[in-house]
Amino acid sequence: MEKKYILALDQGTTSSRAIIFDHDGNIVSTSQKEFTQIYPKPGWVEHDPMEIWGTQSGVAREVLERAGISPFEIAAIGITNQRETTVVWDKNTGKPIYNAIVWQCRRTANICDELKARGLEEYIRENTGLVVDAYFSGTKVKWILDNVEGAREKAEKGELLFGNIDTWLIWNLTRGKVHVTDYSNASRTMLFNIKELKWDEKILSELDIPAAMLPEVKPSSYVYGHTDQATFGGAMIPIAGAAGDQQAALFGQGCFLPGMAKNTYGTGCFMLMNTGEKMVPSKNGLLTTLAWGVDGKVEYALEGSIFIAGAVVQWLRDELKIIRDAEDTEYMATKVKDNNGVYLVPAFVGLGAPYWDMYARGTIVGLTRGAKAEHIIRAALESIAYQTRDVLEAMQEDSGIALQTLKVDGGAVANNFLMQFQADILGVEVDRPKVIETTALGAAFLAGLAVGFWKDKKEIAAKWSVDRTFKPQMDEADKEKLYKGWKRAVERALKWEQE
Ligand SMILES: Nc1ncnc2c1ncn2[C@@H]1O[C@H](COP(=O)(O)OP(=O)(O)O)[C@@H](O)[C@H]1O
Ligand SMILES: O=P(O)(O)OC[C@H](O)CO
Repeated sequence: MEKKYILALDQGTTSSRAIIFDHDGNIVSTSQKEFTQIYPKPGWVEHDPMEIWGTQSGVAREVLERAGISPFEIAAIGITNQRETTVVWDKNTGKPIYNAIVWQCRRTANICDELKARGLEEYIRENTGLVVDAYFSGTKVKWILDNVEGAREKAEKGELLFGNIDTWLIWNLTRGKVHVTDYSNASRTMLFNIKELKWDEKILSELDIPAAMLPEVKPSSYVYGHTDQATFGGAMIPIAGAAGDQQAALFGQGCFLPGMAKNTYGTGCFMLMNTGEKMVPSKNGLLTTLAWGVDGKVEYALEGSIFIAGAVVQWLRDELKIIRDAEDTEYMATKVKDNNGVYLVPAFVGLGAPYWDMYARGTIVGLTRGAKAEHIIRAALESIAYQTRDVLEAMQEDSGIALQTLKVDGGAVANNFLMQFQADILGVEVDRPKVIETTALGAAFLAGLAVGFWKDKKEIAAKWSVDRTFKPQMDEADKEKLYKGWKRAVERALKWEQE
């Protein structure tokens, strides 16, 4: 059968998605399923790895059936995933020994404090590009080994494996034959030396993590293995691309040259700027990270990670219950003429870039008797745009590049109010592309390149096109007044948990 399509598996924080792309990079069919978020204690977040595999393999089969496409028509599978989320499983049974500890989970804040007290911050920053924070996988692996009965002995005997979600999916797709990750995912573990491109022995020893648990690190565009015959009715499809979702989005947006940047508005919000083969250290609270390994070399990126973006909208819907659907926020926010002095800082799991405060917590300030639900909804959307400005300022400082336009993608960019407010508060044009599923598209591109479905990056870059450009319209003085209010609100949220 002619291989006409690429199947992208996009395993996100709140849902598993499967998307089929054709040769023009157009979406042919999509299937999506939300899965359970587990909050065992305040600040703790877990997922069930079996539910992740179940929903992900389920949507992969469903998308093919729905589109009437045979698995034998799929040239390759590309994987992209929520990053940092940590799974440890038994090599022999293939069963996880604990729930996946999600990137947002704060349970290892004290392990991070210990690392800082032992003076390791500088070493970690220099060699992994990361700040010491509970966000990354390293301390999560240590927590599982320290807290699950018998885990450490088993790990030392070589009976346990660690993986992020890419690794977990590839292991299951190949029925336990392949234990790998790619450079972009490895760079989020806080265990990988991004200068030497190998697992860092010093950090492994400081965290007491046996090297035998770790996956082999491969390029992001590479045939890792083939799907087991049972999963797709006998088809052995090459698994030919893998990248963390934010790096995949950078690739899908065609940001192939140094200085090109994108911002993805999903559960969190992540701005990445390509810095090419140069590792740019941050002085302003950003991360230095591996963008991908493609064409026989690795390239780097600067990243501003915002933990809560679209998730604040889910909170309005699921906890406050003041909206029914995420898309209602656009209409509700425009029912009022401004924020009426209300600011919401969604530090539900601490604050990421550029503050890096594991102990910050959410707050709403500026309430008066006239504050309505609409003001809170508006403040929630505005908080996404303010956090993006915090990160953009740091990015411009670190890179020495003043951005003229920002490419955006992710679920929340459907919100026109948010996009206009974003352009206004940044004073920069915001470009929303026709395909906003850029994460999945990036994974498809990486896989397609590895099997020759697409020739090179030039062919891919030509497929990007803009849907709408939002131009800044706000008066300069209004813009700065609003942003100043945000900075004051953030002050109130910092270090709350410790006090
Ligand atoms: N119209 C909208 N306005 C604001 N937020 C939205 C809108 N549509 C979706 N979202 C938010 O976007 C997020 C979903 O985006 P998605 O890219 O699928 O995220 P993820 O990959 O992190 O699961 C959700 O948090 C949701 O609340
Ligand atoms: O699931 P998303 O799209 O919010 O992405 C999560 C990030 O990869 C976390 O680092």
